[in-house]
Amino acid sequence: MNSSYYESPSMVANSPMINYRKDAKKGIKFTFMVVGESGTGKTTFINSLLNKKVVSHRYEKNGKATTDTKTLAFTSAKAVALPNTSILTRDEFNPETIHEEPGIALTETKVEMVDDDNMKLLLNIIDTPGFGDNLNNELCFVEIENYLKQQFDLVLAEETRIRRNPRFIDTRVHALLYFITPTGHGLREIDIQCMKRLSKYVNILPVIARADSFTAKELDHFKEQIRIDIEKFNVPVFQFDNYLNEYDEDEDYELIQECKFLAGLQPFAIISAETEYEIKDPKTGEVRRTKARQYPWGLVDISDPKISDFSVLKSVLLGSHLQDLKDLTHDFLYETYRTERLTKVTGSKTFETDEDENEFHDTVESIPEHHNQFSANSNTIPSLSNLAQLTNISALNNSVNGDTTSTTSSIRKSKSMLLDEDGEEIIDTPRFKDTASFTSSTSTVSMDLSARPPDSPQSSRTNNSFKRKSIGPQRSQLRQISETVPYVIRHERILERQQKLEEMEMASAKELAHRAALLEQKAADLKAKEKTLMKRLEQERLRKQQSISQIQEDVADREEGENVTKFEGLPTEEEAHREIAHNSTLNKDETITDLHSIVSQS
Ligand SMILES: Nc1nc2c(ncn2[C@@H]2O[C@H](COP(=O)(O)OP(=O)(O)OP(=O)(O)O)[C@@H](O)[C@H]2O)c(=O)[nH]1
Repeated sequence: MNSSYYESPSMVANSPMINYRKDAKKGIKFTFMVVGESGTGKTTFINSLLNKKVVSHRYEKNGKATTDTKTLAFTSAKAVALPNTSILTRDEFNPETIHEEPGIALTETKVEMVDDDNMKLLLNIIDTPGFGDNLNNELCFVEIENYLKQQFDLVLAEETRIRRNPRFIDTRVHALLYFITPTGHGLREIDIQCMKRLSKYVNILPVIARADSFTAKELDHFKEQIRIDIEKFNVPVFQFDNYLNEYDEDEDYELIQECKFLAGLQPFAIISAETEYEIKDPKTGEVRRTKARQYPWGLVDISDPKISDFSVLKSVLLGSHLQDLKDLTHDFLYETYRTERLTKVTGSKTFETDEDENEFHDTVESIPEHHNQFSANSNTIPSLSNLAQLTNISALNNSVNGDTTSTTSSIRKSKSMLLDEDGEEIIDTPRFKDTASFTSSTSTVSMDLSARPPDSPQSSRTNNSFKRKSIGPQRSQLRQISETVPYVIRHERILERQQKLEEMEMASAKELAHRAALLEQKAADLKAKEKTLMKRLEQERLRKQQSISQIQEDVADREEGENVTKFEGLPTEEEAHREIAHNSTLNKDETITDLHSIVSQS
């Protein structure tokens, strides 16, 4: 593993790369999602990353997590959460329901971190238990995709509202860590499908989980296989070296080296652990406490850059690239989504007169070639709706007015107009000096024209030039859009939800009907069984009765027969009496003779 950039774990910990924004008073909000099959080490990674037990393992019955985890959504193939089948309740073995598919849940854990400089980082972690556990994982893709889309829709609806909600909270996901199962054989279909589908809405960072399952050579080979698959199947993962041409070779030398190093390291191969051990440095003899995995043959230090990219990933995610991930989410992924969505909502033709359209196209055609870099560089080409064109023109105006940076750089130098609960900007001011603002002009155009502070020289310049070139004729249309879009989006969402509910209802009804039919069948079977039993009992009873009467008859017959024979051999009453009388009148001589004979014999 290449460790030239991150020479030692301590260097990583104190690296200048961990560069939280000093001007964020309320703390930096950052949302990331972990997706991967069960047992790939997502929970262990989260706990290692935050240095405390924030999430319990699924196999722990009474895990002592320090933070509450909220379930945002749960869906199963049957749409009916049966006892002990749901991914959330499946902790006891139940042979009757164990064959049911577990479905997928989306859970949210909020964690607050404070760095050495007292900077607050408000992390929102979305886990996806159940991913990959179903026979048909389409359900998982749809659920995650819908969630990501919904967060974009919420922002879009908020942006396009005339009166903004000062308490609005941006819940868009800025990064998705995709945990690749350590098979050693490159990406599988589920990995490719998932990453491709979700990359439209979130920055994807592929991660090789449980990297200690490989030898160094095997790991290199696995990484190479994954890179080949990413290229071959055109999987749009986050690119660390995408903007290298924007940097000054001399001035930004370190930054360029860092980006090149990270690009070469991807996909990150991580080892995670939750237990801390004391490890002695063999060279210096210094003892330090670190998270490690204890095996019978020794300790594996997860922050050792020679064997694990854990520290690098931590530093990228919570430090050096945190703002980039946020910017890219807003400026590129969200913008693309927004353009497509608005095109769908408003239709591609909103010009009132042909003159307006001609004027508009004249302006668009004059866009210099380098301006299209945005679409050329992107994986998803933004749709050229008139609204998108309007926004592009504003960026063009910036360049016309002296800003010679390319659109990509103006994207990176963007600033959001979204406000948080306290009226603060939701998207932090980027670390670059803000000159021309692609996004702010976009926001202004598509939404609320009065939202930009009137006294800002930057905004007035953009506004004026924009007005001069294109806004004038379309002002009423834009207002119409800003009035209509939130309602259309809300309406669409209601329809979507309604459809989903109807689908669930239908599935539930089907399932219930199926169960009712089964129960009815069982009841009918039982009744039939009861009937045959009763019949058999009756027959048995009859048979018994018959045999009893037969026996009785036999007994009676026998008794009768016996009586006849008895009486035949027996003397009559008179004879009996006579015999008794005879016996009682035995002669004395007879008795003596007898006694004599006995004595003579002896
Ligand atoms: N060898 C090795 N094992 C790991 C690593 N990370 C986690 N594990 C182990 O893998 C098992 C599963 O880890 P979890 O963190 O619960 O996996 P998960 O992806 O959250 O699983 P679900 O909650 O079921 O989705 C546990 O026994 C961990 O100790 C690693 O880097 N290397």
